[in-house]
Formats: sequence, structure tokens, C-alpha cells
Amino acid sequence: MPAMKLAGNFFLVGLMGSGKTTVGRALARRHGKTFFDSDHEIEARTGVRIATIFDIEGEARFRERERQMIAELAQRKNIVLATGGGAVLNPENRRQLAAHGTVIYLRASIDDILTRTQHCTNRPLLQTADPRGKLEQLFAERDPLYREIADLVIDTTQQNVNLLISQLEERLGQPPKPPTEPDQA
Ligand SMILES: Nc1ncnc2c1ncn2[C@@H]1O[C@H](COP(=O)(O)OP(=O)(O)OP(=O)(O)O)[C@@H](O)[C@H]1O
Ligand SMILES: O=C(O)C1=C[C@@H](O)[C@@H](O)[C@H](O)C1
Ligand SMILES: [Mg+2]
Repeated sequence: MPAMKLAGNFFLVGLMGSGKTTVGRALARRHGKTFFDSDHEIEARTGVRIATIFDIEGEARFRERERQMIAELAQRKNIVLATGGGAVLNPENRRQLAAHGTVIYLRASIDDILTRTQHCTNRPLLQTADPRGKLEQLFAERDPLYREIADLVIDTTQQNVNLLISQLEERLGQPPKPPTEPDQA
């Protein structure tokens, strides 16, 4: 058991395959929080896979379903939420997440993501002839948005889930840092 229980909500953001669901579940279990995954909640509500929603309704309608789901889930208490990889694209989602919990950005290299997602067919954005190129594009667009709302950025490269959780606990267990000048580096 952890030395101290982390208080409040935790929202995990990052590209698909960065480990949000895997790390989120483990974090919730250790800290007595309820785990939610916005993609899974959308699938449960609609009764179909995310890939099917993309096929039938298109990405824009999926994004609207995602916006509604995040607005709802952000109102809950004592949860860990794994968000969809593209949730941060919507400014309202960014506001909801930043306002209602601690946001953790799980950062993974494109190589790691390709390895981790190679057998999965339920990530419609990667069902393309050039998944690496697509991931590079998504990273370039989204890295600044993940960072914009992240209270903590965790590099997941060559770190197993247990190590990631210990690192997270160590960094989140510290008293909040005093406000600092914007990073000049
Ligand atoms: N730190 C890690 N080291 C090695 N493998 C990992 C790590 N984190 C996750 N994985 C593996 O990578 C795959 C993708 O992880 P996961 O589904 O948790 O990612 P995700 O961020 O939730 O993706 P998505 O946004 O598509 O839902 C899983 O098979 C998981 O077991
Ligand atoms: O990165 C994305 O835009 C997505 C990631 C997944 O979590 C799903 O929300 C969906 O496949 C879209
Ligand atoms: Mg997931």
C-alpha cells in the first residue's frame, strides 16, 4: 500500500498507447479511487466500438460525444480518468480537466507507441498506410496542448507500470511548489 493516499481527481492525458488506461487503473486501485476511461464509457453508452462510431458518424460526432462524456465525468469526485488521446483538442475539455483535478501527461516515444499499438485495431486514426507519420503529426499538434494543462509530465520510455506509479506518487506526494516565473529555457 502507498505511504499516503493521493487526494482528489486525477486525469491522465497523452497520445494513444501512452499507457493512460493501464496506468490509470493501477493508480486508482492503489489509492481507492474509481477508475473511468472516457473511451470505454462512450462505448458502453453507445453499445459500439470507437472505431464503429468513427466509421458511421465520423470523427466530429465522436468528438461531441467525447465532450459530453468528459463534462460529465469531470464532475465526479475521487476518480482517476483516462481520457481519449484527442480529448485535449477541445478547449472546453481542457478547461474541465484543468479545473477539476490533477492532470498527468504520460509521454511516450513514437517508437514505443508503435510497438504498443501494433496489434490493436480499435484505434481508427492509426488504421492508415503510414502510422508513424500520423503519430508524428498528432504529437506535433497535441504535445503543446497536453503540456498546457499538465500539472505533471511523466516520460514513460523504458519504464514499467510499477515504476511509473512510484514516480508519480513520489512527485505528487511533494507539497505543491510555490509559484515560479515562467520557464525561460
Ligand atoms: N509503461 C509501459 N511499458 C510497456 N507497455 C506499456 C506501458 N504502458 C502501457 N503499455 C502497454 O501499451 C498498450 C497501450 O496501453 P494503454 O491502452 O494503457 O494506452 P492508452 O494511453 O490508454 O491508449 P488509448 O488512448 O488508445 O486508449 C497496452 O498493451 C499496455 O499494456
Ligand atoms: O488520439 C485520438 O484522437 C483518439 C484516441 C483514442 O483514445 C480514441 O479516443 C479515439 O481512437 C481517438
Ligand atoms: Mg486507453
